[in-house]
Amino acid sequence: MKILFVAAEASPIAKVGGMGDVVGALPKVLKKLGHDVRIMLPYYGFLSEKLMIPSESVWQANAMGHNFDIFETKLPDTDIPLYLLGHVSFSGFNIYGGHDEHWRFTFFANAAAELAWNYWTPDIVHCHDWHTAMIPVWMQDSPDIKTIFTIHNLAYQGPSRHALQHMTWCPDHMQGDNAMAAALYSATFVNAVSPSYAMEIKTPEYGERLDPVLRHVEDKLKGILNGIDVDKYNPKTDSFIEQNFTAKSLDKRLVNKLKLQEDSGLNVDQNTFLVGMISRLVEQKGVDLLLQVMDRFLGHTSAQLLILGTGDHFYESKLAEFAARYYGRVSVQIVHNEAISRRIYSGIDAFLMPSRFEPCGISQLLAMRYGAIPIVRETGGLIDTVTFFDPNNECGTGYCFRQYDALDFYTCMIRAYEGYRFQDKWRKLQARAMNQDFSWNKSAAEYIEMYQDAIDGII
Ligand SMILES: Nc1ncnc2c1ncn2[C@@H]1O[C@H](COP(=O)(O)OP(=O)(O)O[C@H]2O[C@H](CO)[C@@H](O)[C@H](O)[C@H]2O)[C@@H](O)[C@H]1O
Repeated sequence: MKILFVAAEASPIAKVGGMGDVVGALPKVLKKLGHDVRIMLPYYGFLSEKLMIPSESVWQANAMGHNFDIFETKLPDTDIPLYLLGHVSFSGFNIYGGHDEHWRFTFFANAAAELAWNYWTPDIVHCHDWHTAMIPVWMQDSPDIKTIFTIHNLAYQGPSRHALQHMTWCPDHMQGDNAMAAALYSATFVNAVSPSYAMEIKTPEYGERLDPVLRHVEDKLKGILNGIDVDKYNPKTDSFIEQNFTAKSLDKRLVNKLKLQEDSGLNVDQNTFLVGMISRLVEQKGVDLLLQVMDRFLGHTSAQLLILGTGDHFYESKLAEFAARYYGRVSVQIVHNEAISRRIYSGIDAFLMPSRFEPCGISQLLAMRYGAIPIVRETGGLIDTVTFFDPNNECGTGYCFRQYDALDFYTCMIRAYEGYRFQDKWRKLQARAMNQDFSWNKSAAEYIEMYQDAIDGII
């Protein structure tokens, strides 16, 4: 099969969050299985520092009245062709934001459609989030090209229909009030990144006002769980971390904890329960719940908290205040840094993810892979990936709470804090979490089946 991935992010060259992980990992697995997979991204201003990109473009065309260039290179350490859309609107150093964001990505989607029609024609265009949402609308006029629209973040829906009509060409058959809604109607298949979230988004509570549309298209709506790149994220071989280890040599992991405490300005103490969070600091991730319980948790325990994230200024500054107040016990790093994130996963005891909603979540998978026990709210993909730890029957992989409520979260954190005192059981819990299979193998097979059904017209 010929598959074109179109997205705003792809790890390791352009990543803000989990969508980058998916677009950087899934194509590699599909390629190994024999498919011709290619990726298209905008040519961001920062990419020339991260990649070898030929100065000559391979193709030029026009979309929305603007000329653009296509540069071709490879996704690092792979054989996967990477097409970069060269246009001045993407020459900045940020992936998202800016006054022209809607225009910029609508232009990107338009250019991707031109590429699929006139330069490299795939069987499937696999579109990710609102930035690519108009592609399925336009591809309805090309019955030989099928489209998959993957929802990573339903909250951001792109430009309204009215704005789209001013910016670009909206065919008469276009349905929906904005770009995301239009993609849900037009794509051959739509998928959410976990089975539980695929169910939840059909309800008003989680549907971000698109639940009526999602119920309308439910026959073609699937839930396919994200995986992680288990070669890249492997505590046995990861060169970013201080000490490599496996589920069988968990003793060695302590070196990472002590080094992490030292590097983060925390009191160095192997017995202290060290809890971490690595996240975009936005409402989705439950940062407000954390802010509500921090004083109580730090007051009633001897635990330490380590937070790595960027996002809303309000959350950043509130967390920084805590770091100043609890010097030596709370460390907050407001940066986006892959190397630091891996050192944190490999050294913390437990990982916080009290999300308000969670389409799948990659972070809790990485945490488990590196032996950090997840403390999660039972929502979306967190339900599908973290199982309730039962110390009596020695099963389960993490600590879970259901209600989006500070007291429930606090109680769950205390349960983990108490659980940590029983080191034998904790070690077994860590080994169980590390031994879960979070590779892409199973989910890649599900994607291939969906692509094939799209081609065969089976819904
Ligand atoms: N400051 C920082 N420095 C370094 N790394 C950082 C970082 N902040 C976050 N990260 C990394 O970014 C990724 C976050 O991925 P998640 O899937 O957990 O959430 P996100 O909401 O971004 O993704 C959305 O898309 C994905 C993919 O489908 C869904 O899993 C998820 O539920 C959905 O919300 C992880 O790899 C994490 O380590």
